Amino acid sequence: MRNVVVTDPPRADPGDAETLGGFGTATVHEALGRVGYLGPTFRPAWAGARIGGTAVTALCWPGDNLMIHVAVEQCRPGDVLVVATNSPSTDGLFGELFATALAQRGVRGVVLGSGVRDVAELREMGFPAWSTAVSAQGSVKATAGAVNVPVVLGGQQICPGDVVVADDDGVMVVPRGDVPRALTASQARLDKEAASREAFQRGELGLDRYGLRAELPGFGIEYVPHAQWVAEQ
Ligand SMILES: O=C([O-])CC(=O)C(=O)O
Ligand SMILES: [Mg+2]
Repeated sequence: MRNVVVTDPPRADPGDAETLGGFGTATVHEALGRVGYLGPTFRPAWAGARIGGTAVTALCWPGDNLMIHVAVEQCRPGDVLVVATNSPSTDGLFGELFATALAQRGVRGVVLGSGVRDVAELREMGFPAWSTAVSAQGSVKATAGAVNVPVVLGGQQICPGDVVVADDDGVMVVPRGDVPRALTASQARLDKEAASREAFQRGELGLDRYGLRAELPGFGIEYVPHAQWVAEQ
């Protein structure tokens, strides 16, 4: 691994990132073709946060948050700090002091493939954080790593400047080049869902709305009256 700090990478537009954040992870993930989701192990430290921002990445050694300190300086308004470790770790690399420093720089949140701590304080200050663990386990600042290199979290590659969308459903990444398509496809999906919501409120069934009823025979699904079902047992 090269110990490098890449400065000022090109970023997606922070306004576009905010718009995607507003759409939410499920919508954007579906709209792009069910890609980019980091999986269900990435959970929010507190419920209710919803963000979209541009990635600044930090690659740390397990139990060592030196490179988070280095990464903070590279963050600017509209960013989301994304922290990976180069082998699995649940240690609480990040807490309210880091959050204070990032909030001061206009950073919208943090995503860690390891642990956070100070959860009560993070909730109280309203700083959004997603991680694969909550752990009081402390860290050292002893080993060099990298900032703003591509990292992999939850099987997804996240490059600096990509858009990270996160909410109560988890975290997803939108590659920078896919942002225009994500915006258009997500809005189209929301419009479609709004029409479906209205139909379901009127009592229409998904079976009819989505043309599924006509397909049921093809699945070999039979409708059997209860009395017949009982008699056949
Ligand atoms: O300082 C640390 O190692 C992590 C932490 O608890 C904080 O940021 O408040
Ligand atoms: Mg702390």
